[in-house]
Amino acid sequence: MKIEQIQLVQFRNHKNLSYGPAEGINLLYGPNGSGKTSVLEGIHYCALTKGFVTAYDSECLAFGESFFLINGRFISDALKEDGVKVVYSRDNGKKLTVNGQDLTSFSQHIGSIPCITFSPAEMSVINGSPVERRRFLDNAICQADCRYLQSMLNYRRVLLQRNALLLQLKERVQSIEMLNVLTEQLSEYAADIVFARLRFLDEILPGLKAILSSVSVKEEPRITYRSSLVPSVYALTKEELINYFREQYAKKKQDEIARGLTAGGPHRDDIVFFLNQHEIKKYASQGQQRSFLIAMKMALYGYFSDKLNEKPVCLFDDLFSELDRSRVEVLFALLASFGQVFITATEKMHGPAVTTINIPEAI
Ligand SMILES: Nc1ncnc2c1ncn2[C@@H]1O[C@H](COP(=O)(O)OP(=O)(O)OP(=O)(O)O)[C@@H](O)[C@H]1O
Repeated sequence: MKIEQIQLVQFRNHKNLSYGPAEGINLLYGPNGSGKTSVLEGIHYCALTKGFVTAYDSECLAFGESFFLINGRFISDALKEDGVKVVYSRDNGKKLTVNGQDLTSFSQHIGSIPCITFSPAEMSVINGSPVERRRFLDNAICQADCRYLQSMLNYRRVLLQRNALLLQLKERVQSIEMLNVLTEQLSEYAADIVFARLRFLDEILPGLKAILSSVSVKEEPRITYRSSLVPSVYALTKEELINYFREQYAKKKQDEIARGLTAGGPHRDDIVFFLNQHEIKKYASQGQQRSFLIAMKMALYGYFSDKLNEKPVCLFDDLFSELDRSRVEVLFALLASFGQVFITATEKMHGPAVTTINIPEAI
């Protein structure tokens, strides 16, 4: 995937920026607040219809303006051209147009422009709450597998229905039969999600090991999956997983009704990262944690390339801060073999296959 051109109009601090990125590594440099991250954010909107730094569309609307517009021209590895336009206004919400066609369901577009991000705020994947780690898993798998996105949407819908029903049962205003139907559906979607997450972790591990060893991390990485309901999810078939969920929900039925809430499931699960036998969140240094997350993000590159037959776009915000010089050099060398990579930095830096662009001058 290659971005030929990106235009940002009234998007954060950019009034009207047009930029034609180079192949390989694009190093966007400039002082703090010049708008480097905003360029990455704009590209991310074209790929995933939302930001990766800002939580709400309205936060990206330039102060005092009524709408923002992002225009992107992308060429896939199969030489298919995609024109993506995102327009947002407070009054009319967000509109996504791909190749001149308005898309009513944004989920249709997910995966068309595979994209990997890194930002210092994403360190919460390592040291934050389980919700951050689930978001990491789900964002990655959704881009590579549209069936996973559908399972997630189905699971969320049934979970909401089931929680509402459990509350009604608690207040004795509903019969139990409907609960059995929803439990059956929830067990199937839950098994789909957990199964896909386990496969994903399995598939990125070799890439993660290779990248960590090239940045001189000698310890062996490991990622374990902690299910909130099933004691051990490993080595189970999908059918066995469904059965486990059925059994667990049956066991906890009375408790669920008393609390008016589903007992657990993939929406409560977590993953744990280790170097050798030591949990990273508890024992690794800041630099080691950062290297681990960067390596995981870089391992996604191989994962997406294999699954989608398409080189993902990498949006790496402030990638090199806190890393020593030798790690920076190794990362530059590794990234030189990637497709299009965008890195922000406050200083101009040089490396193989690097094109530098000064963001204040580009405005
Ligand atoms: N909605 C908005 N309207 C106008 N300006 C905004 C908006 N949101 C953020 N900004 C400003 O845009 C500027 C650029 O932010 P951005 O995060 O892109 O900078 P940066 O170059 O990545 O900075 P740093 O090197 O500090 O990470 C900041 O000064 C920020 O305050």
